[in-house]
Amino acid sequence: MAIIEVENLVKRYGGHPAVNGAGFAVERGEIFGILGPNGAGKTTTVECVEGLRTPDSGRITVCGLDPQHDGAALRHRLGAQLQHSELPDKLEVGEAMELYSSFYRAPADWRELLDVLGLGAKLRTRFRRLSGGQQQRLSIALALLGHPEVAVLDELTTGLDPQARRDVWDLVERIRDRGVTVLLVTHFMEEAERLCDRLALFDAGRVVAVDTPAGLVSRAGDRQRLRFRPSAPVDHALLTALPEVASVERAGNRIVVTGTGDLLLAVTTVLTRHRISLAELRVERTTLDDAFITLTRRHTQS
Ligand SMILES: Nc1ncnc2c1ncn2[C@@H]1O[C@H](COP(=O)(O)OP(=O)(O)OP(=O)(O)O)[C@@H](O)[C@H]1O
Repeated sequence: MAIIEVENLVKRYGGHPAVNGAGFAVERGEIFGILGPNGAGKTTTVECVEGLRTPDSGRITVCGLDPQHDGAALRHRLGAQLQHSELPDKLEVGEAMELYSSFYRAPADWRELLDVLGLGAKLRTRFRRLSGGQQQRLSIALALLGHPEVAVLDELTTGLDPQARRDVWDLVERIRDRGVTVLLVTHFMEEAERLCDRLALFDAGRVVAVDTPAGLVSRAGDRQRLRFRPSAPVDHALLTALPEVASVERAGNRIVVTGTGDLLLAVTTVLTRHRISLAELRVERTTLDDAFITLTRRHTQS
């Protein structure tokens, strides 16, 4: 059975629907991503899942509980990452862990948690003196204090440098390996691709696709793009006649060919036959970035 179920969720602000019929189901033990353009309704949806907002209609269950009516019970099963602004600058790391531990009946051993998160040496450091990555790790530690079954992480690595971002990703994988289901709101394609088992792609308050990162890429059409500098002028008709080729364009002294199937073999074979070689050849495949744009645009147009 799914650990989080969202069906037909609608949430309006002043008559305007921020979420307009969204639905998805998260299986126990997954890292499930919520991805979508700005204003697509991602944060509003997870705030409804956390019980922080009241939906106008629809049905949500988390660990079999209704976040609206079973809020007290849910607080012991779900851990939400705090936003930076919620922690006072002068609070020391140890004090923050002590304070938040007092909210739970049977909190985790916070010293051990800090060690695991690489913050063991920062007990007496004030929040504002921590680096961005350390602040982020502290907010994750606070989310895990109550031994949650589900951790909700929103904008996990915004503002972090590439190394700190990778460290936080490793951490999220370790959390999942301890059996915690992770619901992750993200803007970063690389993060979604690297971390998420499955993703719900949001657009304009709805879910336009739920799939693995690779599944989303293939739904968008597994296009390839070849870019090369030919050794002699190329008659475009030679290439457009190939069934693998969808389009041929010139970009300065280069040619850009898009298509499907065994595009590279088809193009090199026909050009070699005409004694044309390909220099500075680059092969690009559809990325999650492309899929994001194609799938959200397709939805907007339909
Ligand atoms: N408290 C609020 N009052 C009024 N409108 C709001 C409120 N919170 C969000 N909205 C609006 O609802 C829509 C969805 O916002 P939401 O923050 O859920 O989207 P998001 O997908 O998380 O966006 P982002 O990626 O920019 O964080 C937006 O148009 C936003 O302006």
